[in-house]
Amino acid sequence: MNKIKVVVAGPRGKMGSEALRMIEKEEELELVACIDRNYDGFKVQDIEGLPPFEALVYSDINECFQSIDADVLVDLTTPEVGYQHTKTAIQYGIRPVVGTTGFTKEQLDELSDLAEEKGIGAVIAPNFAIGAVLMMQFAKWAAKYFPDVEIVERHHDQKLDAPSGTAVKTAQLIQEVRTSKEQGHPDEKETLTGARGAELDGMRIHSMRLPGLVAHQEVVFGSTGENLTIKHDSFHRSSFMTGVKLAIDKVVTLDLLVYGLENLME
Ligand SMILES: NC(=O)C1=CN([C@@H]2O[C@H](COP(=O)(O)OP(=O)(O)OC[C@H]3O[C@@H](n4cnc5c(N)ncnc54)[C@H](O)[C@@H]3O)[C@@H](O)[C@H]2O)C=CC1
Ligand SMILES: O=C(O)C1=N[C@H](C(=O)O)C[C@H](O)C1
Repeated sequence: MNKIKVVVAGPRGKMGSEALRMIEKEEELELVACIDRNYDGFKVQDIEGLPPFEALVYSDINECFQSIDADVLVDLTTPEVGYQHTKTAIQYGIRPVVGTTGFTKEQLDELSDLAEEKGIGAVIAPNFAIGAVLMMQFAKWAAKYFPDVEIVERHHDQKLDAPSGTAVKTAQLIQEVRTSKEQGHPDEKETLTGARGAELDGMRIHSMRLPGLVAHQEVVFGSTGENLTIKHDSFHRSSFMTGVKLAIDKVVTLDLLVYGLENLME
């Protein structure tokens, strides 16, 4: 069996370390290297708390891709670093699977164009939890009948980007089926800036950051005499690993960039 050779960027992070534990259990995957700001030249097994892989750690992504033979880069870092890594991977013909959130629309468009130009598969998924993907799809369906909607996302207080990638993706999916409209009273005024949350095409997005949380979202629809709430909770980062594995399996068969795990689920 030919194993899929994987590089993980961000191995010491909350998601990256979970991805290493997933790869350790999957027979069809082989960890060939990691990319980390520190520990250049170390073996993964020499970093405290990480699984016993012999694969080397590189601080320089170019050096990594020039030194090893890899099929897939799994990026779980920070918005700016993740964007640069994704671009570099496509240029080297290594297929990126990107969980990192916070990319702008312009960055996504640029990466998509680059993948198409090079004929390289790529997956960028703001949420790898199957339940979260279903929540977004259910919300898209509901929005056909309930155009008034607000999104409330709650995350741990170490998160860098707000709103979450999932909340933005949910709003974009709803936007595909909902006639654009401003919500709330036409004359409403915020007496405290930000009280009504962020705004995307008239939809409001509210972001909470608290210790103890992992990743949670409610999509709340309002209509005459009724409300519908679609809710998803990730209580542990293992919830994202089924999706990361699915994306790795699928990306090696793709020749363009796919944005959103729903496009890979039958
Ligand atoms: N798509 C999904 O299902 C999920 C996506 N995420 C996203 O994944 C990303 C990572 O999240 P967490 O693991 O919670 O964050 P974290 O802060 O625990 O980990 C980020 C890691 O990136 C590393 N890093 C920063 N700059 C680097 C560089 N230049 N080279 C290599 N590594 C570098 C840091 O050292 C850190 O270990 C975030 O953007 C988050 O929003 C998080 C959970 C689920
Ligand atoms: O930072 C996180 O933790 C998460 N980020 C992703 C997002 O921004 O949507 C996915 C999930 O919500 C966890």
